[in-house]
Amino acid sequence: MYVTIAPSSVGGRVRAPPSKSYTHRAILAAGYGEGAFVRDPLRSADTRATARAVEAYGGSVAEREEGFEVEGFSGEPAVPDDVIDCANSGTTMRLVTATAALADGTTVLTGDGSLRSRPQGPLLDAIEELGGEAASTRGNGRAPLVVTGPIAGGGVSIPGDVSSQYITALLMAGAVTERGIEIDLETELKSAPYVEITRELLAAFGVETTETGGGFAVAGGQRYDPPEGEYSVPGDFSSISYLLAAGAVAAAETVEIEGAHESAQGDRAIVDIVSGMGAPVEWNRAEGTLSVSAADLSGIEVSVADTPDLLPTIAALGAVADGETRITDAEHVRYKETDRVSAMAAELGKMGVETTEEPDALTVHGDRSTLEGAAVDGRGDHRIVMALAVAALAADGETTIAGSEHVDVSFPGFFGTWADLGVDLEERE
Ligand SMILES: O=C(O)C1=C[C@@H](OP(=O)(O)O)[C@@H](O)[C@H](O)C1
Ligand SMILES: C=C(OP(=O)(O)O)C(=O)O
Repeated sequence: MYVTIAPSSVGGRVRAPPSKSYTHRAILAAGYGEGAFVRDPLRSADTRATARAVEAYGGSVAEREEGFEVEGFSGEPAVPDDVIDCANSGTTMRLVTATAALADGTTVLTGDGSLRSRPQGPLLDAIEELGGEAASTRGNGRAPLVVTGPIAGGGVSIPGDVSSQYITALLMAGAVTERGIEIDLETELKSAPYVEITRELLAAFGVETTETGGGFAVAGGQRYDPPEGEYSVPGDFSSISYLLAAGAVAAAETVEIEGAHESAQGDRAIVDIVSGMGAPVEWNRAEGTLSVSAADLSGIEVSVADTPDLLPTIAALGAVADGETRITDAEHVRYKETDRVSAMAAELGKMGVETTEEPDALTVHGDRSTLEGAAVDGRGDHRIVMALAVAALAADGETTIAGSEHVDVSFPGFFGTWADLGVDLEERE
C-alpha cells in the first residue's frame, strides 16, 4: 500500500500502543510457565509470531478482549510439528531459537526475506557451546535455522555488540534449564536497556537474574509464575517517538500522549532528545502522559548505542531541525529489518536532505526550508515508514510512502492515529 501525506499541523490527545518488547517477553514467559493472562498486549504482526511459536512448543494463546490468555508448556517445550515461521520479527526468532534448544528433538525456524538476512550466528554458537546442535541451513549464520536440544545449561561467551536479543533469549531459556546459564560478554553490550527490560519482566514473573562482573547469569530450575497469574504491558516508547516527533515538528496546539509510564525502556530517551532539540515537553510520570508543543528545532549529537530503534525518528527530526544532527554508535542499527542508517540517508535524500553516512554514524544536515515532498520507499520496514511520515509533515508538498502497511509490525493503526492528530493523508493499494 501507499500513503500520501500532505504537510499538516497536528494536535489532540492520542494513546501510545502497548510495548512490543514487553509483549513478546510476557507471552513467552507465560509459555515457559504454566500460563498467565497478558493484559493489554500489543496485538501486532510481530507479537503474533511469538504467540504462534508458543503454540508450536505445546502452549496456547487465546486472544480475549482484555488480553491474551496463555497456557504454558511448563518449561518443557514439545518438538514442533512444523517449521516455526517468525515472519519479520527478530525478537521472536532470537527468543524462540533458545527455546528450541530446550526441546528433546529438532526444531526448524525461518522468517521472511528481511529476517533471513539478519545475523543469528552468535546465538547458534552459544547453543553449541551449551551442548546443543544449532546450524544455519545455508551455513551463513542466517535463517533458516535447525536447532536440536536438549541443553542442560552451563557457561557461554557471546559478543554483546551484535544483538542484545541473544542475551535475552539465553536468560529466558536458562531459567528452566537444569543448571542455569552464565553469560560472559566478549564485547561491550549494545542495546543494553533491552536486557534490563528482560530482567524487569522476569522479576515480575518471579524469575531471578543477576549481573555478574562480565555479563549476566540466571539460575536453573526456576518457575515462571506472575502474581495473580497476570501481567500488564506498559506503553511503547519507540512508538511514542513518532508521536512526540510529530508534535515537535508540527503541533498547532499541544499533542498529548497517554500510556507513557516509566519502565526499563531505553527509548524513553526520546523525551530528552526532543526537548534537547528545543521542543517543550512535559512528562507527568504519575499519570503516564506526555505533552509536547512545536518549536524551531536545532540539531543535536546523540548516541544510539542503547536506543537503536530511535535512529529513524532522530534522523527525521534532524531533517526538520536547523544545523547538524549527528547520530553516533549506530553500527548495530544496520542489522535491523533493513540497514536503517543507509535507508534513512537515501530516503531523506529523495526529500532534499543532505546526510553524511559513516560506518557507525549518520549526520543529517538539517534545513527545514529545503525539505520537499517526494515519492519515498519505506523499505518494508515499519520504522522507516513511520519516520518518513514525520518528515512528511514538515515538507513542502506531498510525500508518498510505499509500503505503508508495514506499520502493522509494531504500531497497527498508525495512520489512523496520524489522522486523529489532524494529519491530511490518504492510503491506497
Ligand atoms: O529485545 C528487544 O525487544 C529488542 C532489542 C533491540 O534489538 P537488538 O538487541 O538486536 O539491538 C531492538 O532493536 C528491537 O527492536 C527490540
Ligand atoms: C528491530 C526491531 O524489531 P525486531 O528485532 O524484533 O525485528 C524493531 O522493532 O525495530
